[in-house]
Amino acid sequence: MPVDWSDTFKSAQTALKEGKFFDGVQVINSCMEAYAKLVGDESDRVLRDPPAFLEEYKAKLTEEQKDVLRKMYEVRGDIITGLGAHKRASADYQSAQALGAQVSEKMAKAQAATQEPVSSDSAKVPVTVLTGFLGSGKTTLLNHILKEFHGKRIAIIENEFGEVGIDDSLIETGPMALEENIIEMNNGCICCTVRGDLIAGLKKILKKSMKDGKTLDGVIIETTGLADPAPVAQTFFADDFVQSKMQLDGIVTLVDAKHLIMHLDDEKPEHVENEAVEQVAFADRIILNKCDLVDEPHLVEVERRIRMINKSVKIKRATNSIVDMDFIIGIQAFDLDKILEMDDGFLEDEQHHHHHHDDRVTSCGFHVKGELSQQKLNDWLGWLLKEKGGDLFRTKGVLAVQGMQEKFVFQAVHMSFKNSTAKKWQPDEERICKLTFIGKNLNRQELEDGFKKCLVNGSGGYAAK
Ligand SMILES: Nc1nc2c(ncn2[C@@H]2O[C@H](COP(=O)(O)OP(=O)(O)OP(=O)(O)O)[C@@H](O)[C@H]2O)c(=O)[nH]1
Repeated sequence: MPVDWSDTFKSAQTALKEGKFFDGVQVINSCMEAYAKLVGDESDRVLRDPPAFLEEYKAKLTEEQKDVLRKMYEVRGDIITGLGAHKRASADYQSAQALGAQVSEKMAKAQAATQEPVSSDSAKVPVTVLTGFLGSGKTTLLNHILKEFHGKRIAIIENEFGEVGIDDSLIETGPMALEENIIEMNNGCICCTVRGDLIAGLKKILKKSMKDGKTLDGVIIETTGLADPAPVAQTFFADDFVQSKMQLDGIVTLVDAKHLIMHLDDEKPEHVENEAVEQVAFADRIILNKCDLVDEPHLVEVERRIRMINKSVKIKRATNSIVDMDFIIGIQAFDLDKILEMDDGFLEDEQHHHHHHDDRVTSCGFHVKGELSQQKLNDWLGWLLKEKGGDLFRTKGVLAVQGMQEKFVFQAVHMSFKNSTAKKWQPDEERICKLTFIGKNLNRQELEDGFKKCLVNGSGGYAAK
C-alpha cells in the first residue's frame, strides 16, 4: 500500500518538534520516497542524490508539488541538524533553496558548524565503542584501564562471542574496577540480537550512577571481535533515553599488527561484510597493537593498508594495548557526517541495517568437570594449532590443571599462543575447565573428543597423527 505522504509528513514535523530526531529521519525518508513515487520517480534519488533528482524533476513539478518538496527538504535538514550531521543537513537545505526556500541563515549555520570541532555536552556521559577483531587485545586494554590509577570513573559493558563465556574470568579487578560497573552480555552479538540488552545495560549503569550521586567519566562498550560497529553506534541515536543522557565519544579499534592484513584480505561470501574492514573504516582512533610481533617494514605496510580504508584516522602503535587514556576517552571524535559519507544508510532503522555475519565462522565451547593433564593438554593444543591454526581465529580457556593451585589460562590467536594463570582455585570450588574456539570449519566432535582425552582420567593420552 502506498504511504500517505501528507500524514507521514505531519508525523515527521511532530517528531522534529518533540526532538525525536532518529524517529523523525525514518518518517521523513519514507514520506519523501512516497512523494517521489507520486511524482513519477521510482528510484531513491530524492534522498540519495537530490541534485540529480531535482535536475530531472524540477521543471516537471507543479508549483504546488515544488512547495511540498521544498518543505520536506527543509524539515529533513532540521531533523538531521538535530542529530548533529551538519554537512548532510546543509545538503538538504541546499535542495530546499533550489526549490525556492529562504534558508540561507540555516545553511550558513550548518556550514559554520561543520568547521567547528565536535562539541561535547558536559551533561552527557561520553561513551567509547571499543572494537577490534578477535584477539586483537581488547580485554588486555580493559585490564590496563581497570588496573591503572587514572582517576576516572569508568563503567564497562562487555560482549563476548562464543558459546562459553571466558572473558569474565580474564577481566582482572584493580584499583579502578568497580565490579558492579562491569556488565557482561554473552547471549548474542551486540550488533544484532542484543541491541535491547545493550540499551538496558546502559540504562542500568546510568541509573546506578545517578542513585550513587557519582557521575561517570565514561562508559566503554567492548564489542565482540566479530561485531560491525555501525549498529552499536546507531544505538546512541535510536534510543531517546540513551540519546538524552549519553554521547558517543568515539569508536576505538584495536588491530593486531600480525594478523590484520590476513583478515582484511579474507574473501567473504556475497552480502557478508568483512568485519575487520568495517572496524577499521568506522574507527575514530586505531591502536595498532602487538607491535612486538612484527618488524618495522611490516608495521609501515599495516599502516598503509589502514590508511587505504580510513584516510584520516589517528593511529597509535602499542604493545600489550598500552596507550594513554586521553587517546581513547573524552576524545570527542565521533562525527556523524563522516559516518554518513561512508554508510549512507547509517540512520536507517535496524531492518535496513541488519548485519550479516559470516556463517562459516562459528564457536564451539566446552565445560568439562575434572582436572587436565598438563602434558596431554600441551600435546593436543600444540598439534591443533599447528594443524588448524589458519582456521582457528581464537582459542580461550580457563582450565584446571592437575597439581596447579591457580586457574590455568590458555589463549591463542591463530598459531600464536600464551599461557598464564588467573586466581587460585578456592578450596570448595568445583574444578571446571572452560574452553572455547572461534573459527572457520570447526569440527565440534573432534574438538570435544580431543579436549576430553586431556582429562587426567580421560581415555588415554592424545596421539598426534
Ligand atoms: N605478543 C603480544 N600479545 C598480546 C599483545 N596484546 C595482547 N596480547 C595477547 O593476545 C591475546 C588476545 O588478547 P585479548 O586482549 O584477550 O584480545 P581480545 O581482543 O579481547 O580478544 P577477543 O575477546 O577474543 O576478541 C592474549 O593472549 C593477550 O595476552 C601484544 O601487544 N603483544
